[in-house]
Amino acid sequence: MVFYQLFYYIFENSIIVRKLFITDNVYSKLHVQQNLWILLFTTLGIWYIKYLWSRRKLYWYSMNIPGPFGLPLIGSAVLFIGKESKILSMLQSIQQQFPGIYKLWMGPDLYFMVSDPKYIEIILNSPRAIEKQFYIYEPFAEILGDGLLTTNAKKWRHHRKTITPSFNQKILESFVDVFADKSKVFAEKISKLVGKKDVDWYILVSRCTLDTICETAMGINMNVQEVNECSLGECIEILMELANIRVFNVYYQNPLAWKMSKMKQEFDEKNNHFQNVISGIIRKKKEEFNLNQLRDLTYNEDGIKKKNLAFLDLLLENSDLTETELRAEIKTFVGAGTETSAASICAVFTVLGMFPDIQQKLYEEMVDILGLERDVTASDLPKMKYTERVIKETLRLFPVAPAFARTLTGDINLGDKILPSGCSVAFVVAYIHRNPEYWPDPLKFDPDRFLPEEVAKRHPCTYIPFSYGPRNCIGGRYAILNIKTVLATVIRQFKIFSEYKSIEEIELKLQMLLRFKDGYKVWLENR
Ligand code: HEM
Repeated sequence: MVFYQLFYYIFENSIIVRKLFITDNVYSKLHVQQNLWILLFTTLGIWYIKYLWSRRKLYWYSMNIPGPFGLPLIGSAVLFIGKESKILSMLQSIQQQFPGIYKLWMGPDLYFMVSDPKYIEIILNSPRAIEKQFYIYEPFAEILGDGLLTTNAKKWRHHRKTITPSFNQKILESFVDVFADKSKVFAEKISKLVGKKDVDWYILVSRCTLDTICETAMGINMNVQEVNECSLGECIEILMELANIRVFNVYYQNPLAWKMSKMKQEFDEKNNHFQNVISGIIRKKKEEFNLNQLRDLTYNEDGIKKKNLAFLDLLLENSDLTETELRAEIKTFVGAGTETSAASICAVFTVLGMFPDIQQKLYEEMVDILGLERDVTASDLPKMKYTERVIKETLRLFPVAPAFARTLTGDINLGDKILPSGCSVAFVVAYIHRNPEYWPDPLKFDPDRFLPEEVAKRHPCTYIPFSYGPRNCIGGRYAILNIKTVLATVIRQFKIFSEYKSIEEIELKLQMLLRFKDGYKVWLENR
């Protein structure tokens, strides 16, 4: 209100000057110019004061929370410019200076970087911390659509409620046959690579996880492990890589620079292909569903299930999602499930290769449960206790989703401080999982940290590979079952080796997914 009154006052003044201009030409011309400048600066000044005032809570509440040096306007972004490849180590060293929580101004955006588990629990359980951080997730939203991972809080609540029943234990167990079939194809593929050291494990494993997720999400056997040219797999890899560039490269964060780059063309091309593949499958499934063929296929005349239902079938049957919403959710499962599971499996292979005694123990557990030949079934998986501890310890040291962020839609009271509405809160999982305060000798690979009695001693938020609270990973249990099945199939046929000798040696690259900077350095021998 004040702003408009002032603006009106200045405008009125300039009319007076215009009147002067009619009476005394030269004198008035000067005055008109002067007044226009005053008008401009006053307007800008008022706009700026109004802007600062609207953000007063951000400044006020952040005053008591420490943080690194920042320049006016760009804030602490100056610390990261040109050091994109060292973001993780930079964040770790800042976190060591300011344990628990610190603030980071990135241009006009205020971030709180949180590592204290008691704060993490309060924040991630809060309904005010459901909204995602726009700048980080936007490039991924362009690929995955408005699905669970990227959508706004309002839509998310409805979708999560609708989709959660499709991830119940019974349904996940019904997928184990698919996990086992795809793992056998994978084992067959890698049997030709015994002894070879220059293998791109990530590509091979991600083809296996893509095959698995396509069949469990859409009920389609894409057979991507068998075809030499996997356009869908390549497409997803390139899209994720380009999205990472947009998030982490300061230059391409500028939408104009991105739009003018060649990468944008490639992005659009691959994105169209991804959309078309998924749309085609959904349309076909929907037609089948409308013709009631799906029920005929999946149930016999007594109504007994003949074939496992995929997530898409379940959503078609039980949800009110539109075709666009279904497409977004299926793309989200494929996008969020393929590379995360693949990177985790590659990391487990590496640690098994590095620690032969741990590999031997895991192998013995598998042979005890399954013998040497038998296929894995759903009832075998809960018995794999040691294997589960190995997977958990791997995800502690190599959390494939190494950081995530939320934007607060209301103030959150942490007890001794308040985080104001409008700020962003980020969690650098890779650091939290290596904090010596909660993880003694943090770089020691020790699966027994996950024995039930050890877990009971720790705060639950010292370990958050799948995030925490209502907006955690919906596919966490799916991922663990899948990884166990792959391990059961591979480890009984092959011995795994790695050139890495210690965890310290493994340099990490922080992107949306955590990568090993120099690859996995794994090779196999027959048992
Ligand atoms: C080891 C494998 C996996 C890891 C470490 C992992 C980790 C995570 C993390 C940390 C989040 C939260 C991200 C955020 O808040 O921004 C997340 C969200 C999500 N994940 Fe996973 N994930 C894995 C596998 C999967 C799989 C296999 C699926 C699908 C079958 C999946 C589907 C999703 C979805 C849909 C979300 C968004 C959930 C929501 O916002 O409600 N994830 N995941």
